[in-house]
Amino acid sequence: MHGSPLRVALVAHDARKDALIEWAGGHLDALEQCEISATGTTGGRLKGAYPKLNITALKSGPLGGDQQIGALIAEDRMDAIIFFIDPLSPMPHDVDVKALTRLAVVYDLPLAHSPRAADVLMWGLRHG
Ligand SMILES: O=C(CO)COP(=O)(O)O
Repeated sequence: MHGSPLRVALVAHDARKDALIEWAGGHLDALEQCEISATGTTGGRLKGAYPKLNITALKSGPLGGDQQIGALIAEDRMDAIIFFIDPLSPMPHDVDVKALTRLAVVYDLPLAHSPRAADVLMWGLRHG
């Protein structure tokens, strides 16, 4: 871990929000050390469940929240993305989701789309 707090984005599609809340509950020690940015509804759920986390809730994903996180990536203000996508439903804002994940790859940020991948990501961030 480097000196300043890790900047982590937490995002989940509706069908995966419960999974993200559960996952976060298993990583509170690490997440309490992070500056978290989240899309609107995801951020509201996380704040309700874990009031001690430092969460900035942006706009809801379909209303531009994914693009706001993309902008943070482009400005080198993000260290990792945990984005539990719903792989079984079409999304009206699929292009925004794609743009966000594309930028994560462009900037070579760690990106996890599922709980076990997120476990590995957090372990890697904490242990360098
Ligand atoms: O749609 C999302 C990501 O694409 C998530 O947005 P919400 O957290 O506002 O539901």
